[in-house]
Amino acid sequence: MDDPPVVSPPVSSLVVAIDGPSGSGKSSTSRGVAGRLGLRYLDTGAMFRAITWWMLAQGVDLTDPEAIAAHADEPQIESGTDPDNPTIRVDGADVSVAIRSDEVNAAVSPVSAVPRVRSRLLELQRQIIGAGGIVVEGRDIGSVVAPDAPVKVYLSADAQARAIRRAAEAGGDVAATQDSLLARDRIDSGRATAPLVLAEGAVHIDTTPYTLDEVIEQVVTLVEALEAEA
Ligand SMILES: Nc1ncnc2c1ncn2[C@@H]1O[C@H](COP(=O)(O)OP(=O)(O)O)[C@@H](O)[C@H]1O
Ligand SMILES: Nc1ccn([C@H]2C[C@H](O)[C@@H](COP(=O)(O)OP(=O)(O)O)O2)c(=O)n1
Repeated sequence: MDDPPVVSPPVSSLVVAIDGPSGSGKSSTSRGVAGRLGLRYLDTGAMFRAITWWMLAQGVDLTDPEAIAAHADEPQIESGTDPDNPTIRVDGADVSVAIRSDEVNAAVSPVSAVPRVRSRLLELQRQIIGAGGIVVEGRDIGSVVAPDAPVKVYLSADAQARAIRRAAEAGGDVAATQDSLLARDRIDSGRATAPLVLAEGAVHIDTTPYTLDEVIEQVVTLVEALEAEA
């Protein structure tokens, strides 16, 4: 008798796009949603931080967009997509701690505004997204990277709440943290290429009054509603 055909479990092609400003809860919500739904997870902010870290280490003049563009293709950037253990490597080195420094915080938005940096990382991001099965977070996921994503979420929170969350996580003064994230917000929302916007079709969740678990639940409910429709 012939062996029964091997049936592979269905691989979800779902893409969940999560955008929002710094400290709105993108990373923690995205990891939680990916874990609950068995999806992969991509932190695109970590990719921009990684390229910025490399440019700082190489002594590239970050006041000169042409110098940034000229070096944008050089570092090799690898993102691990396990939501329980997301990783980020530059030229083989683990930079997951180094990319969260004050120096990178201060330099990442100007570097991210350079179109050549964005087009380089866009290509990598689309390769990783591939056939889907992933929660992707950043600033331009629903608008540029994955505009056809069936679930798009825009997270926000009051600036003070965001600063309190960030200072509690990383240590440091709440007022200085708020100044730093508002400075980044201005550049990320004001740049010409792929600014942070509420993407067409995105559901806006103001996370200020909700716990992290409540926000994860709201996003999982959106995904389940979509699957029930299908
Ligand atoms: N809804 C929430 N309520 C309270 N704290 C939250 C909430 N969402 C996230 N946090 C916490 O706020 C901090 C910043 O969240 P994070 O997910 O890193 O934001 P982002 O990726 O948007 O910068 C983390 O310490 C996280 O645990
Ligand atoms: N898709 C993305 C993701 C991040 N960026 C840029 C702009 C952000 O200020 C930096 C860092 O992003 P990251 O998500 O790590 O920032 P936070 O953790 O929210 O503070 O990268 C971007 O331009 N486009």
